[in-house]
Amino acid sequence: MGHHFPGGHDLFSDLTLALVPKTVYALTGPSGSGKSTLLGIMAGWITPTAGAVVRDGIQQVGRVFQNPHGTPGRTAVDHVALPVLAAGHHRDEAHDEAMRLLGDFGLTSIADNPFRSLSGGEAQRLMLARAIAGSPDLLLVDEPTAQLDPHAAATITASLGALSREGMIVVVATHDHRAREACDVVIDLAPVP
Ligand SMILES: Nc1ncnc2c1ncn2[C@@H]1O[C@H](COP(=O)(O)OP(=O)(O)OP(=O)(O)O)[C@@H](O)[C@H]1O
Repeated sequence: MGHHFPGGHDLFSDLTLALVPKTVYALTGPSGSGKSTLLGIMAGWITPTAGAVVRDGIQQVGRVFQNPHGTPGRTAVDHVALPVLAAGHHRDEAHDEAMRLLGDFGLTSIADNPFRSLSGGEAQRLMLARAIAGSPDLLLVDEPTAQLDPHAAATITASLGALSREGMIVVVATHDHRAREACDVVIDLAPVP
């Protein structure tokens, strides 16, 4: 599989990957090497210019972007409850599940606060909790530890590991060497010198 944007050079070519459940993949490479593009290809939003992607047993893809996006006036817990409601659960169940996920990410105390009042790191963790609330088979995460202090970053990395052990495929684009070391497999897009 390979990809280039119109008029651009090959971001990658002859890339062959088989992603399997219960594994956390780190996607590394310098800025501009194509990490976000490859996440987009894995999500099915970008069609590679060469080769193909075969998705086997993937019903739901979760994607967490570098910059958190939420609804300013809506509470943190509502952001996480929404995908649970959308999956057909009752309102009370959705709320309980959302509170459980917020707890996993150390966000219980800000559950009822509006999105606009959250710190960058809180908002980033909220985006992870929201993505997981949709029960994805494949979770694609862009720079999850970029805005976090070392303790919070270690918590996120451990959470991603726990999710993968439950059966999820997790792919994390990261520059953080500690996050990279905690992953099972490294996919490096750095050009060979
Ligand atoms: N839609 C697009 N059209 C044209 N070029 C694009 C498009 N999206 C990305 N690019 C270019 O493709 C290259 C790879 O971008 P990408 O965002 O995938 O890199 P990255 O490794 O994620 O970078 P960073 O670490 O800075 O986030 C860049 O040179 C970028 O400018």
